[in-house]
Amino acid sequence: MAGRRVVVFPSSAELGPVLAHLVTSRAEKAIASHGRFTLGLSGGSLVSMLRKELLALPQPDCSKWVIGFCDERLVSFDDPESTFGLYQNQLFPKINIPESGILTIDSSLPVAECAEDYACKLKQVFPGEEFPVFDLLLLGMGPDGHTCSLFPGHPLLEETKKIVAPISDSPKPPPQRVTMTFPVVNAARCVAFVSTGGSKATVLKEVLEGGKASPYPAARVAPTSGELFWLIDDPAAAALTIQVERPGAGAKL
Ligand SMILES: O=C1O[C@H](COP(=O)(O)O)[C@@H](O)[C@H](O)[C@H]1O
Repeated sequence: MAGRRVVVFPSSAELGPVLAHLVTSRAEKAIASHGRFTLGLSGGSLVSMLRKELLALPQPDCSKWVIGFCDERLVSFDDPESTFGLYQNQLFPKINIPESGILTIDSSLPVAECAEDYACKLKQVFPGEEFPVFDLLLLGMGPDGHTCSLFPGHPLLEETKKIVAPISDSPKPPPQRVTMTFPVVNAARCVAFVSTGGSKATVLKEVLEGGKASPYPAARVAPTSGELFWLIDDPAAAALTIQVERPGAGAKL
């Protein structure tokens, strides 16, 4: 791992623009180095933050972006729980991401087949790679320490072969989902967690200060050779005692 950076902002108003710059700067770097930018998105609170911040920027050229989902809920795209549905309604058409560059699940399939089908789609986009290497994965963390749809104590945490796994007993609704596995998350060139709000403070302390013994899935994210950022706000950081970065206005990562 290139080293973990824990970066704290007074609120999401200061965090958001730095996140947007991280996305566009990693996009430019990836396109210059290998001709495309592969981005994995999470759902939850990240969706509205990305929409607000990316739409506030001068329009980025997204013609070489390829978007996947770190996890997705097995519901139809018009269901408010669908992560793709939310991004499609709020963001994608507004930044001209080509439809062919958005890798969606087939929500009509049973969950195990849906995961296999999604894994095949990823393999086609990352041919010859045992585990897809995304340029950037944006992750969230629930108040129980889950990330993607990898929940505390679940057998999926031990998955070492599959790149996408089905889950049909998610403790957070909806119960049926598909998720990237840790080997994919930890193969990425850059991973950025975005975690805001006081409801995350206790678990965030355990995740960031609990060491290797931490039972929380988010604590297992440690890219093999990629960068790892934790972008958090003051309420989420309230219980931390580790040294953190507190960038000034206009900071870039
Ligand atoms: O269910 C999910 O939750 C996590 C965390 O969401 P947040 O709203 O607490 O930020 C999210 O990262 C994941 O994609 C989603 O499916």
